[in-house]
Parts: sequence; C-alpha cells; structure tokens
Amino acid sequence: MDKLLVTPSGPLQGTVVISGAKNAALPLLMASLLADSPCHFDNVPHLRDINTSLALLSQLGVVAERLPDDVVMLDPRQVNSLVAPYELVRTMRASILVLGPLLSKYGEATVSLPGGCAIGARPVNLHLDGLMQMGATIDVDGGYVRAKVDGRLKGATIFMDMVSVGATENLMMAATLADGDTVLENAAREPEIVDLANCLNRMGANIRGAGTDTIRIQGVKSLQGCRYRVLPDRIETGTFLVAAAATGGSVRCESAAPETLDAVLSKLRQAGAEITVGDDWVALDMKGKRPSSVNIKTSPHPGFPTDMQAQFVALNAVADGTGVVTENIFENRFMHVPELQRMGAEIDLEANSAVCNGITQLRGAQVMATDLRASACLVIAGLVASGETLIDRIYHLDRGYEKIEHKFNQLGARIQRISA
Ligand SMILES: CC(=O)N[C@H]1[C@@H](OP(=O)(O)OP(=O)(O)OC[C@H]2O[C@@H](n3ccc(=O)[nH]c3=O)[C@H](O)[C@@H]2O)O[C@H](CO)[C@@H](O)[C@@H]1O
Ligand SMILES: C=C(OP(=O)(O)O)C(=O)O
Repeated sequence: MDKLLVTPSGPLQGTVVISGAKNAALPLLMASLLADSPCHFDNVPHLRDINTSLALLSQLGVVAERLPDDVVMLDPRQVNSLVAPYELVRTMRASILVLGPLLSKYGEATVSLPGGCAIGARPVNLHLDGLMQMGATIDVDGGYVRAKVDGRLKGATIFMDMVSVGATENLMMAATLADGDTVLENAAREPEIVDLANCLNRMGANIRGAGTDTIRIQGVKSLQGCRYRVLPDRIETGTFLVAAAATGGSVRCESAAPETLDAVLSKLRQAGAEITVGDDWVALDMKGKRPSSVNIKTSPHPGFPTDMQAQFVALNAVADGTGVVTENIFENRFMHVPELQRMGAEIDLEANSAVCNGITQLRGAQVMATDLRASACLVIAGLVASGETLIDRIYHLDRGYEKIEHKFNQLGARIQRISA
C-alpha cells in the first residue's frame, strides 16, 4: 500500500493546473449509457474512480477508450449486460448512477447496493423511491437492487425530502428517456448537476431548471452521443488554495471555475487571504501571514461544501484563534480529527462540531488516511508541521486527486510517494 512522506516546505508558491472534476466526470461517463451513438468527453481526470467507472461501463458492454489529452471515448451501442456487480460497486459509491440510465433505456437493471462507507451510512432510498414513483418495480435482495419497468418509465413529480446530489443525478438521467414530464423538487443545485444537465441537453434531452431546486425534464424518445468538456474540479481547486493559505503562500490555480467556489473563497478571505479571480483562474496570496480561524457550517450548494470541510479543519489547526466547524451532511466525517490530534492539534469534538484552538505549529507524525478529503487534510497538516509526516492508506487520495504529490511539489512542497 502506497504512503506519502510529507516534509515541511515553507510557503507554497506558484501555479497549478486544475483537473476536470471527479464529481462531474463520474455521472457524465454513466450518462453515455443513455446514448445511441459514441460520446467523447474532454478534461477527464486520471483517477482511480474514473478507472473504476470505465471498468464498470466495459463490464456492461460499453466500448471505453482512454485517448490522449485527457479524452475518453465511450461507445454504448453494444451494451450486453444490465448488472453492476458488487466487486466494482463496493470500491466506488457513484456506481449506483448506472441504475437510472440502464433502467430508463433498457427497462431493467441489477446494481449492487453500495453499502455504507467511512463518512456515513449513505443510503440510496431517495434514488429508489424516485424510480418507483416513475413506475419501476424495485426489489432489494441479497445486497442487490433489482429494478424493472414494463415499457418506459413514466414522468412524475418527485419531491425529495433531503437534498441529494446522487439522487438528483440518477433521477434526472432516468427522466430523460421517460414517457412524459418529470419535475424534481428539492433538487440538489451543485455545479456538477448543471454540468450533467448541459451535457444531457447536448445529447438531445430537454432539461430546464438545473442549478435551481426545481428541475423539469420532458422525456424524449432517444439521445445521441456528443462531445462534452468536464467542469474543472472545485474541490481540488479549494484544496490547493487552503494549502496555500495554511502555509502563508501565494498560489494561482489555472483552468479553474471560480464561479463554483463562492462559499470557499468567502471563508478564505475571512481567514485573511487576498483572492483575485479571472474567468478561468483564481489566485490566493497570504502575504506570509498566519491565517485567522474561521467558523464553518457545511450545507448543500450554494452553502459551504462538505468536501472542503476537512481541509479547513487543517487550516484552523494552525490558525490564529478558535474556529468551529460544523458538519451537517455526513454523520461521521471527522475521522481526520484524531489524526490531527496525533500531530498536536487542539481540537475538541462536540456533537457534529470540531472546535479548534489554533496552535502555531503541528508536529509531524505517522497518520492514517481514512477517506478522500481526510487524506487531503493530512497532506495540508504535513506541510505546516515540524518534522516529517507519513500518511498511510493514500489509496483514498488517488480516488479523487490527480498526481497530487507532483502538483504540490510544483508549488515547492516536498512530498514523496513511497510505494510498497
Ligand atoms: C460522486 C459525488 O458526486 N459525490 C458527492 C455527492 O455524494 P452523494 O451524491 O453520495 O451525496 P448525497 O448528496 O446523496 O448525500 C447527502 C446526504 O443525503 C443522504 N442521502 C442521500 C441519498 C439518499 O438516497 N438518502 C439519503 O439519506 C446522505 O446519506 C447524505 O447524508 O455529494 C456529496 C454531498 O455534497 C459529496 O460529499 C460527494 O463528494
Ligand atoms: C465523498 C466524496 O466522494 P464520493 O461520493 O465519491 O465518496 C468526495 O469526493 O469527497
């Protein structure tokens, strides 16, 4: 199992090129199942989750090719299996996103239940309830969801009683080929939802309202493949900006989408950073200062993203003052806190809040990555610690950050991958 050895480096300085967003690319790849001809996606990041998605789509019979320049070609014309097996689904929860497209196009799908994961139970009841409201029969048996519909799914008005990114995506994809109109109420408003809707519309779908809490989809008879460029990764961008702020550095992120980062940029300004933005870049300059602590409450977009929570806990660990970070989306997303405590951080966990009294310097230690963003938090902590930090179980990191040590090292960090 690979590990990362992080050696303190001083303020990060320079320019980093942001990759396509994992959370936009995954549903886009799955959406190719709906098309009657090949799709080409540009700006697809090189990540473990993308490889898993390509393996899953190949297993279903999609011809999947990685081409040069971050392009992926998917030809769905010979789908010959409607089963997403446990072996693949268990390594990536987003596999559940094949359910809506397969059911909608082929009238049938069997998908392993993704099960819980480190950050929470993460049920899929909203996905299943919505599909049942569209006329599907669903049995959950032996750890598999078996879904069927006679003929086509039927358009329906579906109110989701929690805001769910994945359920909104699954139901939006299912509704594109349904008979009649679907209205998704209390829909998620994340930029990745808008990206998916834009791509589906380019494929011939009729979707309005993506980016608001009410999405209207008029079912169409068929969809065609298209060429589509994946949105830049706002969480990767935010991670580099927080690392720059924690180290007192100055970093410019290129090929980014600053308009997707309002809540994060606002907190970085509160922490004392000078932020400048252009159409496709964002720069942060801390001017060598120590950051000030910030209070954060995670919530669905346009609120503060849960996927940036752990990185800000690392920032607060070395900031001036006391910061309270409250996690409202996932019930178990503070596993980075005990690891930061091993590095000397003064953090108390009180219900769903981490109360952090910032200290001037953490101490390097051996720590364990427990999930994707917790791993990023530990990298940031390692950059501002005295001595070396050895981070174990970084396969989590490889799920969602492309060439992470390479990109950090371009900014002056000293991070070494130790392969087992
Ligand atoms: C691949 C991808 O895009 N992953 C993102 C997506 O995950 P994902 O789509 O899995 O997250 P959801 O938005 O669905 O989850 C939000 C909350 O709703 C709950 N819930 C969800 C579905 C359901 O059927 N029932 C239910 O109770 C979840 O347990 C969680 O507490 O959005 C999360 C919240 O922004 C991000 O952290 C993940 O990075
Ligand atoms: C939780 C995350 O991803 P996933 O939903 O793929 O587990 C994440 O990207 O932080």
